[in-house]
Amino acid sequence: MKLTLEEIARVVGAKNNLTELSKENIHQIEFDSRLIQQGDIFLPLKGARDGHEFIETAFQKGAIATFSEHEIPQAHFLVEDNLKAFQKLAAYYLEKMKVPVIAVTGSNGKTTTKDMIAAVLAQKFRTYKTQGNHNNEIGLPYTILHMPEDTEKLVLEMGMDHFGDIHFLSKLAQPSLALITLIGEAHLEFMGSRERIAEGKMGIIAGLHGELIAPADPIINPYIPENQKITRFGADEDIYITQLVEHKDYLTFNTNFLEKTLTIPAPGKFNATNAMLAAYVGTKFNISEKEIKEALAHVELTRNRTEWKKASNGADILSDVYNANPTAMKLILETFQSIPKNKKGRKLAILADMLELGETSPELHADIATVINFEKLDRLYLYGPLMENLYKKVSDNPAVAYFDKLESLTESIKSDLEPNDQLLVKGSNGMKLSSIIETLEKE
Ligand SMILES: N#Cc1c(NC(=O)c2cc(S(=O)(=O)N3CCOCC3)c(Cl)cc2Cl)sc2c1CCN(Cc1ccc(O)cc1)C2
Repeated sequence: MKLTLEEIARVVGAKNNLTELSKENIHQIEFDSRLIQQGDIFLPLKGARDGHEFIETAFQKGAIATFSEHEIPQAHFLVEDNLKAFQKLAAYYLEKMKVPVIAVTGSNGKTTTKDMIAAVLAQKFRTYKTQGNHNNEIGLPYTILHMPEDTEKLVLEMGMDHFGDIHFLSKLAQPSLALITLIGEAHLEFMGSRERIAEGKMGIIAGLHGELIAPADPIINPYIPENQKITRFGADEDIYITQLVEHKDYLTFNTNFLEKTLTIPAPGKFNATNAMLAAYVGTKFNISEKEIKEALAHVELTRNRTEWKKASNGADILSDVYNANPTAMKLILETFQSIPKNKKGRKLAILADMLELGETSPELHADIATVINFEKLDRLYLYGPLMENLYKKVSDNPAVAYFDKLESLTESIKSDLEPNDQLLVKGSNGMKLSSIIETLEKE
């Protein structure tokens, strides 16, 4: 990436006197030490463990410097707060590279809409987009700092874990165009009320330099500034869908702003709306109807997003198949436990092995015990040889069961899950948990 050690030290205000700093460009900045390559900078973050514990490992893997909040023998940028320094560097880099940002937020569909917008823009521009669920205060700056040097358009997804997150991310990214896909159901976002969710998502205008594209939903109206350029979507609004025809695994639709019929390789009216938004963004960047149609017809959709799904018996399933690392597992478990239960419903969680965590893996699995709250969680299903380390710490609780086979786990959850329950499913892709979700979703 186009950043030198000397430049980084200056931008983040490193407090130590870094004498001989090379003016060579660094390779990348990583917070997961497993990803460190020769020439990288390590960013220790306070996740499930304090990242400072892994500085030595990072240098063994080729890191040439690290951020650090205290003096250490290795080459380091001494700063008050590693994450704040990282975020400041990302904002600087975005400004330096002068890459226009399209920002997307919303309760559902933001990942699909981000993917579709990127596919449309890629017809004309070198486009980079948020990978996986890197949409928060760590993931968004990570995305900015990982964009290829020749990027011409950057499509950033903005997630809201807590009220105010979107405002912060928008100030950091300074988008030239912003979209809100929809304002969801309060209880599944645990934001108190739909008004609160709307106010939080409207934080996206904090750093916005151009147009906002938002749903017709009047709940956002109190948060629209007088002079804000805004396009509303929905029936009889500024932009809308006409002639939607759903087929088994694709659909066609028209819009009030394009002549051609569009096709996307996925059913669901919500996907048509997401595609319409992407088509509209395409017209804002003078991409032809033909190119928009072509891009949407072959868009690759990110499967298995971290979103709520429904079991065939009506239970809510939160499947988070991203980032199988100790921090992500702790974060999603804390979030899941803090969401109010459905009326007359219970909270169940399936936690499976996190793979490739190195020699500290047994302790990292046992560590998850620190965030399990059996006053909130009614059932805990542990699956995989590494999760046996956690099982040994919590097995005296009758709510816990351990499984070493996917089949017996699937049978057990299938017979236990009740219509008003909420189920969390988290673990490495290699544990094939998606097969459990498919089983539960099947009629
Ligand atoms: N704690 C912790 C660890 C990791 N945490 C993270 O990568 C991490 C992930 C997340 S996240 O939740 O996955 N995420 C990041 C991107 O945006 C969306 C949210 C966050 Cl928010 C913060 C951190 Cl610090 S990665 C990792 C550990 C601890 C063990 N590490 C491997 C290792 C094992 C043994 C060694 O000797 C050295 C390294 C890998």
